[in-house]
Amino acid sequence: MADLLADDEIEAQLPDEWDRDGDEIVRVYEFDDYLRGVNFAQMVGEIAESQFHHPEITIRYSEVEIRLTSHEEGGITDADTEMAELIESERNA
Ligand SMILES: C[C@H](O)[C@H](O)[C@H]1CNC2=NC(N)=NC(=O)C2=N1
Repeated sequence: MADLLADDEIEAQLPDEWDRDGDEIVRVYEFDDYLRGVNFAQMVGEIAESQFHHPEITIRYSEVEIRLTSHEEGGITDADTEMAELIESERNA
């Protein structure tokens, strides 16, 4: 089990464009085309499976919201911030 991050650690490790919302970290990605958002969600799902760490993914008409928390630990851990970094890397690839 990973350790819960302290507030200052979360702030330090949170990638740009991501926000903290209680026990979750969140980012909304905007898309011009619905199916591009769907494809992005698929890519996030593949990363989640590779990391065995699964976000909440909400697909809307022109945006996709990603929410991450560590359910077993009951808050935000390195697994969440590392997953956010991986998503950012893939998004910007
Ligand atoms: C049994 C438990 O669901 C698994 O160990 C994994 C699966 N994916 C997970 N994803 C997230 N976000 N948090 C978890 O605690 C978690 N646990």
